[in-house]
Amino acid sequence: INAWRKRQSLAFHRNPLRLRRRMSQACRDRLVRTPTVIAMCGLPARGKTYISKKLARYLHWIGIKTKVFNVGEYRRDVVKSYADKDFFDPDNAEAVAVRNLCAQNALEDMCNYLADEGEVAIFDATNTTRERRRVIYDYCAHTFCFRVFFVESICDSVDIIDANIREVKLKSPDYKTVPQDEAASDFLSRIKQYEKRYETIDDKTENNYSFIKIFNCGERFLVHKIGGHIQSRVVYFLMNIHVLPRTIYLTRHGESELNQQHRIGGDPPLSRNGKLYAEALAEYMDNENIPDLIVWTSQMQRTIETAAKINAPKEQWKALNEINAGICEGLTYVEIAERFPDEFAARDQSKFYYRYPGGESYQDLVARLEPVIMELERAENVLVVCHQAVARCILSYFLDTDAEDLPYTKVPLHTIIKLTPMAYGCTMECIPLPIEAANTHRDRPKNC
Ligand SMILES: O=c1[nH]cnc2c1c(-c1ccc(Br)cc1)cn2-c1ccccc1
Ligand SMILES: O=P(O)(O)OC[C@H]1O[C@](O)(CO)[C@@H](O)[C@@H]1O
Repeated sequence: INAWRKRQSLAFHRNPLRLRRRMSQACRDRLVRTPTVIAMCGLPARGKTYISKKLARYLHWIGIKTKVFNVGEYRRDVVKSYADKDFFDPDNAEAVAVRNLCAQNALEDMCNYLADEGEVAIFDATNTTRERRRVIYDYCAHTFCFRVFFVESICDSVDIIDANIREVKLKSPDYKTVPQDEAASDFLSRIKQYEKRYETIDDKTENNYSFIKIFNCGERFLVHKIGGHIQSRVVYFLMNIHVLPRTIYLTRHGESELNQQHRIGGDPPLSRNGKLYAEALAEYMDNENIPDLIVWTSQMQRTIETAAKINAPKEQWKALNEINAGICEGLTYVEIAERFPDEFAARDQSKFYYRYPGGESYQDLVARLEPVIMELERAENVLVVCHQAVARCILSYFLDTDAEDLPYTKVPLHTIIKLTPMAYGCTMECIPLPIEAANTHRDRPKNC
């Protein structure tokens, strides 16, 4: 980075006018982690918004400030009521002007976000012409010196496009007062309007760009000139997701003997009630009759014991072990407050970032759980039997919870959480089983 800084300062002094014009204030101030613009490309109903939202949720979860800018939402702000597909006719000069204005507004808001605080911005638009992509590249890379990474989704599977239109497009505000079949045909003709002018990213004439072309929901990829750490994480993530319908079950272990004593940590066995929960859980999962279910546990005996009776293959993950409370392991919260009052107060001040002496923070937990989340994205039907802090982190990935609120999420014992990925997010159903258990939840104190 020092060599880069030296080169920048040399170039700056050698030809201040040229560089000064190019290197906006944002760039000068942010010499370390250059912000990245991820610009989506592709015809309507190719999953651009799906990718944008999912990618933003993943980057936000690993701690990267990310925001999606959807041009369709800007257009709906300007054009209050959507007329019909003619609005997207490339020969409709007035509509073209409105659409370009909306795209420009979104582009400016996006670059201001990155200039102020953001690390990654996702530009969710069709960007289906070479000219449009050049405008984006010149504005973001030359004026703001941000990295630009194009993500094009190419899909000619009628079934998937049809599923996309049914699941998300017909629910869009554009069609809220239109009968479904009329909306579907209007949308299909909207796609045809775009097809007239569609220019796929051309790795000959646009070979200076960094981009990834995704074919048919990730069946095939073409990756070109990855630039930087963020882009390689994005490519890795996109190569691990899928749209196959499946269910993820999440539960804590049954009540343990230390839970009964309100003590944290340790590697205790299940209490009598905890054993009853293990049996009830096995029965519940049998009744769910899930094809090819696999069960993941931590390497602590309370989760292994909880899963033992379930009729499915088991896998143990050290990464699923409970947060390490360091010097506070085995204590009650009352004892911690008595013996380590400063530590206890500090934890409540910033529970996500606070690290126990000799132990971990929630931020450490998210980092050690990233491979579990990546494997969960690849997997199909999984039951994860884990712990209170671990479950909060996993749940926050699916529900896009902020770091501030994550450590206070309620995840009671003896409760099965059923997560079903839907169009742009996932639904959550909580099923408490009727077996007594200690309450291990500590609310955020009033004054924090
Ligand atoms: O390539 C598509 N073409 C049409 N639709 C699509 C996709 C993808 C998609 C794209 C890339 C990757 Br890596 C994974 C999935 C998701 N979807 C989608 C389907 C239904 C509802 C919402 C989104
Ligand atoms: O972050 P919190 O609210 O202290 O919860 C995490 C604690 O929950 C437990 O899993 C059960 O009390 C402990 O082992 C762990 O330290």
